[in-house]
Amino acid sequence: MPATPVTYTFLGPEGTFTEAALMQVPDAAQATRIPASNVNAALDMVRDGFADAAMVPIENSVEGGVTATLDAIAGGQELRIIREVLVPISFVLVARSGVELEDIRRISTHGHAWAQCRLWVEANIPGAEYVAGSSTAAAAMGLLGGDAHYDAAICAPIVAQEQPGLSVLAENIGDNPGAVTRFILVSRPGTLPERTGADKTTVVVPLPEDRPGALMEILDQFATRGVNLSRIESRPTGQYLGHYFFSIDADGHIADARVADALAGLHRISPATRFLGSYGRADAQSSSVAQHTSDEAFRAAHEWVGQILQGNERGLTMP
Ligand SMILES: O=C(O)C(=O)Cc1ccccc1
Repeated sequence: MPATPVTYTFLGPEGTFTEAALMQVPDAAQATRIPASNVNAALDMVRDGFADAAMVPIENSVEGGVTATLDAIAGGQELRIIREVLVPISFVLVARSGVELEDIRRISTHGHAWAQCRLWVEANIPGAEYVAGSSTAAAAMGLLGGDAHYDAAICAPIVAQEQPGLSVLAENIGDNPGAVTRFILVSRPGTLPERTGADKTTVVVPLPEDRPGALMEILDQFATRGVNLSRIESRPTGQYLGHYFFSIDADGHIADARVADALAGLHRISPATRFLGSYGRADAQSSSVAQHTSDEAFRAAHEWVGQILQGNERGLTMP
């Protein structure tokens, strides 16, 4: 990615939570921003060179991983995560002006928004049917088209504020008031973001087949090097039943010796392991590092082995 990206794309249209995440990126307000209709379209714009970076949702504190994103970055032309952004989420229920709560039978929104408002809907609009939407804002804007096959949408408060044709029927309808969604900024492979000391590394590890204990071996690469994991999810590769990959977030940067060593171990176990990036943590919280897994401990250990091998070359070993 160029030092100053000129074009960003994001899961649109305007008014999505993903756009709110993009606006947290310092230069986004001045840059060209192109809404994409789904996560795959956004990532393909980056792969094909039509955008320098894409903002997409990856994980929610209530609903877990955004599978569309996990799957899209695990395969295809390689991409790199260069930044993460956290956005606190609050939902409103909107309808065309004049529509009342008791008129509502069908509600559209993004799948993750629906999952986070399910209890509120059950309690307040029992029996309401869900109509899948590509995003919260797309669902809300669809109400204004006239031919919507649903009566209301769940979206961010900003959408209703900017659309006079929509009225808010209920606010703060999320079942978990503290819900936070994590978004990632994805670019083509290039220079890695610098180590900050509070970093995260994301990898995709296909599970080797017919190898008892393979998952244990994968986890062991991190455990023995004192690398903490903050997310691990299994996803089917889609090739055939029972074939899975693991999507993993680990604390630290590939420039940290313990992380580099763990990744090298993963590559030995599963050579198709994909490195998806090392980038600064949004909360800037660094994790503690035990002395024996510090960069200095790795350097000293390599030097020790090196000295033994050098001595051997000079014929200094015992017969
Ligand atoms: O649809 C949106 O507005 C998005 O940005 C995706 C999403 C949906 C629900 C919670 C967080 C992100």
